[in-house]
Amino acid sequence: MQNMNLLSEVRGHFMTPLPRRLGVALSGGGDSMALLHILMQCFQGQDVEILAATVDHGLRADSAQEAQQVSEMATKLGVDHEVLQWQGWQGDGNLQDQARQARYQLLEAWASRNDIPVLALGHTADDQAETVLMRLARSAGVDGLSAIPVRRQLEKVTLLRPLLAVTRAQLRDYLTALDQTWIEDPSNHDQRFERVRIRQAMDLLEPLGLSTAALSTVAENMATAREALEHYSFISARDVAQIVLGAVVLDQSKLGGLPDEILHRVLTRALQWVSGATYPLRRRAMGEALEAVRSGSSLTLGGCRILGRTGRVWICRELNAVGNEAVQPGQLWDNRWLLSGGDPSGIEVRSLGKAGLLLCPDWRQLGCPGVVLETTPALWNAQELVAAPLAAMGNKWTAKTAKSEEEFYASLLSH
Ligand SMILES: Nc1ncnc2c1ncn2[C@@H]1O[C@H](COP(=O)(O)OP(=O)(O)OP(=O)(O)O)[C@@H](O)[C@H]1O
Repeated sequence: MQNMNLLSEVRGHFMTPLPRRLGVALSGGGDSMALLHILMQCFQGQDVEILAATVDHGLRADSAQEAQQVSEMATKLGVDHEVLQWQGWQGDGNLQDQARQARYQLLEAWASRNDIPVLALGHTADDQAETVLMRLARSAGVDGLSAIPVRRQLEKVTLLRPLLAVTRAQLRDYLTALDQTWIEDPSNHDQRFERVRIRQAMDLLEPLGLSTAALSTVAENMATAREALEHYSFISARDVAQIVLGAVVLDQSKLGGLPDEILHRVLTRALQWVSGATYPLRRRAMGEALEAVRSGSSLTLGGCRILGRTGRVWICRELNAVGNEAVQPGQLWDNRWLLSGGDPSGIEVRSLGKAGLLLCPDWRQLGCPGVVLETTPALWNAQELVAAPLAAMGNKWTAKTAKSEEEFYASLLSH
């Protein structure tokens, strides 16, 4: 790709009006250094201030010195730069994964602190192709194979990857022509990492037609297919699902016409909406969930219960998952319920439970299974039940979920 093409490829990812401030996640490696130079060239003389930040994970002896070096390179180019320190490693769990999550959190917080609406990252076509292969190795579906998205909307910041169609080699050539240097990360050659082994395997795959370009195109095709599936899942969810007393309720008579892939998506988001889990359940667990819903049987998984009842499938919280949760009124219970209205003195919010339900005389009039109501929040003064707003015993108290029904439907679309 000629320099001009490289610039127009990157420039094409920016819509008007241009952001007044643009952040660059600068690791100091060839990809993000090239990204910084290209963006500076693209927006030269325009009202776009470019700022950069580097996360120092503090995991290698020379990481602080390296971050300092990156800072100097940016400052030399006249770019305002900040080093963000990560100190959260506890010594257990998956280091790579935690470091990545922390990196994104630190960069997002930096961007929002500095009123930066768009944060550019230096992922390349090679990253994309490697990700597709790694996902293939995990038997991924459409979502997994759509790999790295060009754009992702976070709460206040848009993540943008304008180099996703550009190869690493093109960027190295570009920097070399400018006589600019970058820092080689030694872990790029560390055989312990799957990505490094996959990168090396690309040399064998390329002659078979499994090229970077072909694998990137697969990701693009899958992203298009994913969008279509999300669209129809959203429409289907509106038709077959509703929120009742904090549970997701599916109309069984309408499920027969839904393809597995669509029902799978609706069910995945329903379980996440009820449990508050960030990540969806694994495919195998979801397979069991799908079977339970189709057959109208019951199942406990992921902190939720799936209950088949005549004509309806209820997806509610599992009592064991909330049995020990106790908060003050005004605080979120189970990360999603807010109770208010009555006198809070001496009151604690806990689950209604089996014993509590027996003290609610009118719950049967609600047409909701007792098992669902047992998992809802109630107001207790020591062992005395004061109110159970979701089980027809309000006593001036009301309960509402922090996330609306609309947010459940919207969760079927990626942003
Ligand atoms: N330490 C860092 N500080 C700032 N930005 C970074 C850092 N590491 C990576 N990045 C940004 O992320 C881009 C991709 O780098 P890399 O592939 O190592 O990241 P990754 O987090 O593993 O990617 P992902 O998890 O999104 O696939 C870099 O080009 C750069 O923009």
